[in-house]
Amino acid sequence: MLIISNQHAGDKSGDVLVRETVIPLIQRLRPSLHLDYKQTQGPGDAGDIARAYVKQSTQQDSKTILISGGDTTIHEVVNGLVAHKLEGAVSLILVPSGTANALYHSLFPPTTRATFWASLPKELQDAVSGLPESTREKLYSVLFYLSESPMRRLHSTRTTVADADGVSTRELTSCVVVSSSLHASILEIAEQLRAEHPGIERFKLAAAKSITQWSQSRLEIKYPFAAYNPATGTFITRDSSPEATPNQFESIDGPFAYFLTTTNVDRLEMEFRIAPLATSLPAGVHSDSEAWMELLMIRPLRDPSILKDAPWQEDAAIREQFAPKTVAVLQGAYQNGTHPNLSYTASGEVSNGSGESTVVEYLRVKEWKWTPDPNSPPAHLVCVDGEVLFIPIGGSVTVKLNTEDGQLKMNVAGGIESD
Ligand SMILES: Nc1ncnc2c1ncn2[C@@H]1O[C@H](COP(=O)(O)OP(=O)(O)OP(=O)(O)O)[C@@H](O)[C@H]1O
Repeated sequence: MLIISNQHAGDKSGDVLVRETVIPLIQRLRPSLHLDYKQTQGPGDAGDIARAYVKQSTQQDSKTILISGGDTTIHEVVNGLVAHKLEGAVSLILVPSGTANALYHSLFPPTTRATFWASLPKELQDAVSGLPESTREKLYSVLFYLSESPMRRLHSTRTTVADADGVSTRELTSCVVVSSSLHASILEIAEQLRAEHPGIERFKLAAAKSITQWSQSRLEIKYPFAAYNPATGTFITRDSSPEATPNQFESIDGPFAYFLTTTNVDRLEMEFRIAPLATSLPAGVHSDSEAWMELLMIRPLRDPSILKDAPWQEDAAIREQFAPKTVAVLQGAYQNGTHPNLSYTASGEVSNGSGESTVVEYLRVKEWKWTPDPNSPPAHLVCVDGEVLFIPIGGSVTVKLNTEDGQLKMNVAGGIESD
């Protein structure tokens, strides 16, 4: 087993946890297993370490990589392997040493932890029962692996950034989130706050700085996709365009106050459950053909109190007036994901009732394209699993769910259904 430890992730306590707790635990319970422990030396190193390990493994070797870090460290490992077509039959074990740890907390959400603990063999419970609760809750993926529970297939997406001539400038695989607009701005600003604020509070500080930014962009979503209807509590599939001439894509106009898609996760932090339907109304995550990206967007011009031709670019007061409605959605995510049901009253108040139009549009999609307006700087930011990219002026970004032959063929130790 390869152990990759990012000593720089989160509050920087992960490496001690790995050396003093994780390695002794695995050695005690699997004495014959060879452990190859490596610390990352800088950004991107996790991918190089993983690549060297898989390259020197034989086809018969079981390739297991324990990652101690956050989502960017996982992202680096996945992309380091994909870039050299080495990702086949690799299993990942996660130790959540990062700040947000979206994938880990989605695999082991707080509501399922008691059930998971109860399902563990007594030998494993005894092995960690002397540890503090705060340490034990970082060991669930390790315990999942040691209990030989069936691993979960990791779904993935392919992000391609293209310039004004349509030429690809960057390609990345992602397993957690691809976003633009507010979420990408938050990630960009939060990175600048890392030294001063090592914990998740830096995401809230960053949100306060960018909440009034809107992104002007054209979004195209490939058919078929599905849209959530809170009145019926179901997703309604749209197979083709309503126009007489069938289009492959539905075109959706901005501006956008929020735009994000997720894969494999229902939350981006332990308590920030932004895509709750991924687990409360699952599409069948265990079947490759049923994999979808969850797409959430807020388009402020759906608010009946904002005129369709409002001069929002010049008039900051319009965006400031709308900001509390975006905040209401983010608060809903912190309340176990109540926001998909928020809607506008006729006068534009946000309510929990069944108003005409929802504040968030919640879709399930397989492919989308985002073409920023050249005059909208925030629309040019794209966050791919925490890495922030810039779309060249006149360019676009396309994100496709990998299916069939394009599948990652990587597994992860975890996956308990949420409520
Ligand atoms: N030795 C190192 N020195 C400095 N930076 C490093 C080192 N090793 C890895 N990194 C970088 O640390 C950054 C943070 O890692 P990671 O994203 O895993 O943690 P995080 O940001 O705290 O958590 P999360 O992504 O879950 O919010 C990554 O950009 C990674 O490239």
